[in-house]
Amino acid sequence: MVGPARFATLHTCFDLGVVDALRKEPGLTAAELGPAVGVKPEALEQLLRLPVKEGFLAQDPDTGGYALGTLAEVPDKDLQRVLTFMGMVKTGMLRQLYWLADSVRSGSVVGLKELYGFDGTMFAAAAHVPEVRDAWGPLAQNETASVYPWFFRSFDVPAGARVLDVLGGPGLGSIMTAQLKASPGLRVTTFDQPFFEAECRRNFAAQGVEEQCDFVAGDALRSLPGGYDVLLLKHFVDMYDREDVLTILRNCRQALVPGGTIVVLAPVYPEDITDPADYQADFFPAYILGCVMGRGGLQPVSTYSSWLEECGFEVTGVTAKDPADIPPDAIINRVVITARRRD
Ligand SMILES: C[S@@+](CC[C@H](N)C(=O)[O-])C[C@H]1O[C@@H](n2cnc3c(N)ncnc32)[C@H](O)[C@@H]1O
Repeated sequence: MVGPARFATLHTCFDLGVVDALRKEPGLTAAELGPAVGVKPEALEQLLRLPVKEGFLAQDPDTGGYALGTLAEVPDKDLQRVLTFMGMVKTGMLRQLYWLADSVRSGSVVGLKELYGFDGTMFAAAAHVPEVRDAWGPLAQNETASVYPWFFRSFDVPAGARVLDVLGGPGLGSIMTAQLKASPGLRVTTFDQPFFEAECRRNFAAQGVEEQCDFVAGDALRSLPGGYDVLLLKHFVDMYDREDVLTILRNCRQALVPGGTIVVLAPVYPEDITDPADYQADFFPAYILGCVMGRGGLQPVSTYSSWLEECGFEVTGVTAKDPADIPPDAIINRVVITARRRD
């Protein structure tokens, strides 16, 4: 019950500039800090009860002055990462979730319609609505920076292979494949909707990989181009319901040469959903149904594996991130599943 109230209070302390002000000048009382951040001292005292209770801030019992508590120990890059996530939660989740029941009923993101008049997914909204793009873009960049290096270490691409990045958006997956898996004759294709083509080709040229990379437009639910050795499916199998995932996986099988490899990067539920240390069920149902897609959702590895088997693949590996490389604030738990096309 107290989650949203705690979130709003703590985020507001950052929003108002209280944390920055105390970092610059520790020991300020509410009477001094209030005018510095443009807030009535009495209201500020109320807001600061929670961060003092939690130890994020410390209050001197004699002077009443405030200083950073445990927040002083958080490295700036960790704090910025957490604040980026909190910014997305504030802008991209809290208000949309008012319509969660309507979104679940209708299978569409009703919050995006109500707030922005936008009929579509959050990914499409990010291309058209600046507020959505500004909230989600930096988060996506942070996530990509932390995930892609690990992802690309998790599988091999044979020399001279043909690689298809399925639903590859503006081309980053193809660019990184060309750069990190370089070999003579390697060719990488981004497959996505036609409106990504111009941006994608611009990105290839800017990174100097336009010779190795190409773009093909289409609808993955209908068919994919064929003749590939490796297919990358990054961050989207959780965006579809079962039947659509199976359709895409069958299309993927057709797109691969016999013995070819499919590499799936996805967040997953733990096999034991009651695991108290895992937060996927706390976050993703509301996020995906109410804020991003209005449909779809995560599955455990065992379900993705059985779907792959059902669609003509043999699962060859499942890689999880080393726990030592996962920051304590991380919610999302991803795996890489590799599978071979059975002939
Ligand atoms: C979640 S993003 C994919 C993320 C991307 N693979 C990555 O690693 O960052 C969804 C992408 O899927 C594309 N998309 C959604 N449905 C599609 C379909 N039926 N056919 C082709 N592309 C589709 C969207 O245009 C968007 O670029």
